[in-house]
Amino acid sequence: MSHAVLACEQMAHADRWTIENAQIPGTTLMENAGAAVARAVLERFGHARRALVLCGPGNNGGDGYVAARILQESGMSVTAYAFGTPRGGTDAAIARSRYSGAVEPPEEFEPSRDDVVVDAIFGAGLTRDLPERVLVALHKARSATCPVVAVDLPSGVNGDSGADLGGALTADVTVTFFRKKPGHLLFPGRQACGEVVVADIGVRAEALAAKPPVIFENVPQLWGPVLPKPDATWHKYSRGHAAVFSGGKHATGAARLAALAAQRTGAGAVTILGQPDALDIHAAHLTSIMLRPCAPDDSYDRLGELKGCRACVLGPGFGDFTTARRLALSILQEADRTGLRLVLDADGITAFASESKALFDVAHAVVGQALVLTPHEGEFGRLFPDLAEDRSLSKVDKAVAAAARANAVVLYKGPDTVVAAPDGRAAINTNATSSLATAGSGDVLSGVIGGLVAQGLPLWEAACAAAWLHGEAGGAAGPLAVAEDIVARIPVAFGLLNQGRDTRAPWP
Ligand SMILES: NC(=O)C1=CN([C@@H]2O[C@H](COP(=O)(O)OP(=O)(O)OC[C@H]3O[C@@H](n4cnc5c(N)ncnc54)[C@H](OP(=O)(O)O)[C@@H]3O)[C@@H](O)[C@H]2O)[C@@H](O)CC1
Ligand SMILES: [K+]
Repeated sequence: MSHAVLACEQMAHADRWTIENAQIPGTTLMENAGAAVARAVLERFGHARRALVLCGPGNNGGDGYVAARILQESGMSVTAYAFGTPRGGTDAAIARSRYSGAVEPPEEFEPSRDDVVVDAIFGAGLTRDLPERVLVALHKARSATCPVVAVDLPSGVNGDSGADLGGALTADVTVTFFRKKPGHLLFPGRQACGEVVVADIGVRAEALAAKPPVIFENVPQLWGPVLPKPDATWHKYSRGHAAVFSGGKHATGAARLAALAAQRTGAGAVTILGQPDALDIHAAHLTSIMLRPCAPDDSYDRLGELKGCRACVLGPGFGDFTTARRLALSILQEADRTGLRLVLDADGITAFASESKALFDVAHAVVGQALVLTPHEGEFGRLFPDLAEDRSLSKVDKAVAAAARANAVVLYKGPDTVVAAPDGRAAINTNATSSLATAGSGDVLSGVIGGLVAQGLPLWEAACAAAWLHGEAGGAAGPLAVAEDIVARIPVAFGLLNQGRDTRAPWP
């Protein structure tokens, strides 16, 4: 699966497996890697005055020496700069020996804006902060404002976490091999990488068979096959019924956005539950969404009266933490009997800030899973303070640990939203734009999840699909979008799925 994302250790395993089992020498893989880098340079920056290739002591540097040789053979003026010497007998040493052009010490590196810099100092093997002479060279390249092509990763970016250990260049293009790594998709790494080109260097996909990848880029292939297929025999309740709990009369907008988003996502019926004075406000705004009055202490009973209801959204604008806790716990305690699934967002999450164990305990008591949590960074820290503070964990690690702890699908929001399942699967979303950074955007997202869960999607797939649809809808709504515009563009996002009909589920 080309959308699988490999940890650096898995990538190293795939390299080794290919070398040992497919009898492809490491030098061949490195030749292919260096050739892919040279191709990227020539295609984009072949007009540059010089190619200045910064080569580290490991295999990343080896790729650099191969690229330097091929660029020179193609007629470019090339200088390599050696940041350390490859150990004798290594593939990198062989690559170094095959390059016959100039190799200078780092101090000689003086780029100008007409040059192209190839950053091949460190890749997957980066283990510690960058040495001073590397920082100096990267600073010179940044000051020269010349184009940069990074080999595997910009040096200084951690391939597993995307963390910048300090000083990494922002590349125009990053050429990586076989599959992307988390560091290409998680911020700040994603920003440092620029365009990411994934080159086939001969590493065999069978290398992954023994231990299939569990991290993915969030693409429609992951969940398209489980989207509902339109059926002429549908009626509104068989399409799925979603419920949204409203906040008080001065905080109704969030629930309305979630409800409208659930409806636009395809739920056949959507009901807002709330106190009568809040419903009066909703009634003035809504037409096709049903309204059901309830008091705080009978809200769970009223929910149970909704025909065919499979999903409810609790939290957007809700305000009342005590009722939120009682409702969430009741829904989960009865989930096996009712089949009801809970999307807990915003105030619904904050309500459990100092009582998360009660939530996690009832979620674990459910046979299967009934809970989706949608925290942004601050909310994540309220439910999982130890994970939030652990600097040794990547965003993917944190989301996966949180999902296991809570027995919930955790959609950890941000520009690089991660959707994790308790079984260890994680998808990194990559289509979010700044349009989504607007009030009410999160309410829309929780409604989209609720709408998909109401239609019977498994929770992880529903949350992944929702993150993608939300991203596309936001992009379609443009840079000055408000939350209502994002709701209105959800059908546009579904339309994009139809364009890839071969691999994605059909949609009307
Ligand atoms: N067959 C394959 O595997 C293929 C791999 N490929 C390529 O290999 C790359 C991974 O290669 P790699 O494992 O050699 O790691 P790499 O990033 O070159 O760094 C290791 C060297 O740097 C050193 N070092 C690290 N951090 C440092 C620091 N902060 N400051 C100073 N030194 C530091 C470290 O020293 P040590 O820690 O051992 O003392 C070691 O000498 C991968 O990104 C891809 O480009 C492709 O060719 C395809 C085939
Ligand atoms: K690099």
